[in-house]
Amino acid sequence: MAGGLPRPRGILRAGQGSGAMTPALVLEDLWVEAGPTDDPLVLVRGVDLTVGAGTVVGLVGESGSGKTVTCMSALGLAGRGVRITRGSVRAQGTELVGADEATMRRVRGGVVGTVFQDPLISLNPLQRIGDQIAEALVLHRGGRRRAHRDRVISLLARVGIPAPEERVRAYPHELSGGLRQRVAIAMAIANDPAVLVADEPTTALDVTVQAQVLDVVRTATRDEGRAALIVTHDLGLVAEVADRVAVMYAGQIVEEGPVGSVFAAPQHPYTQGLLASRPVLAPGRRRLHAMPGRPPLPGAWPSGCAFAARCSNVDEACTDPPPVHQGDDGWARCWRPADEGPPDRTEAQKGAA
Ligand SMILES: Nc1ncnc2c1ncn2[C@@H]1O[C@H](COP(=O)(O)OP(=O)(O)OP(=O)(O)O)[C@@H](O)[C@H]1O
Repeated sequence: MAGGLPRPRGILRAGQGSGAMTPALVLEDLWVEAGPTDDPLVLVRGVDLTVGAGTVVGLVGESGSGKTVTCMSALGLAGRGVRITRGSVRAQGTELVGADEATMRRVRGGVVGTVFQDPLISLNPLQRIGDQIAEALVLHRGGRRRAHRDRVISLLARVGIPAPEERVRAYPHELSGGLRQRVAIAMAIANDPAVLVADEPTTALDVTVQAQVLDVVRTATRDEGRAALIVTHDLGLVAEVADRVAVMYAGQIVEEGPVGSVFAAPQHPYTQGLLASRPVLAPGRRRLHAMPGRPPLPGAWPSGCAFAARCSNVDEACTDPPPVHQGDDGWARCWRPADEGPPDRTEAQKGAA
């Protein structure tokens, strides 16, 4: 499916935080495909997302909804054959769609730091961790590796690596998973990027270590006033570190808004289902609500609302692409958002145009 879908208004305003600065990261009407160009598989369709300066946005959704493909293609890191076919990605005002490799290298690690689920993706197993962080500094700030030694040690200390003067000489395999992820975060923030993109930064870790690394993520983002886009399945992590949340389903963002209001009063039935299926340790609560059905795969998305087949609130309007229900500081892509009754279809379609 190509072409126009209803889009939220004022995406530059949403998530911009209090300052009137350039947003750290803006994805505007982003479409991503894979496979042969004459028979493409659409993976992401019309994603609009703004990460304001100093704002932390959590990107959530079930497995396969397109969270990773969205972030990786925005940063030019998606695999071969995955391509942006439409839209714009701006990091601190620099356009990345169609940018040359030199610009992408300057932006990645300079303006945007990245943290992946598996720290071994960003770390070279054959090089001491201190040298790797120093190299990231040399690449963006010049000078020799040795000249950055003090900063390397202070970065390791900042992410809570014990005895950083000694650990600086360690190889990645000599560290535990939690310490490796701390090193990956130190490397990602080495050049003081305006925005951090973290894909499931705590998922691969033991539960106790997850909490420690979450603290490091919180320090590197909220506490240091850095913007961040954090991809996660973990709604608890979003509640802990994010200011805003974007909910993704079948290659689209279906709801976006401040964490407090989205969690308290989700507008989209999918967001309601995700929140209801969250494990909560509460007295008397024994069973989890499981959302029926599974998300449709790329290539099998219906022309109307992709969530309709699983939605308990579905009606005949939902066979058409849903309009954007615009709130004061957020939006949902739904014919029947929680705040509204059944749609006046003519009015909604006018609003979607
Ligand atoms: N190179 C590719 N070619 C074809 N399909 C792909 C490619 N990369 C990803 N996909 C498909 O795109 C969809 C979205 O994948 P993605 O990894 O972005 O999902 P996700 O929401 O991040 O899921 P998870 O939470 O499991 O990481 C999936 O159906 C995946 O199989």
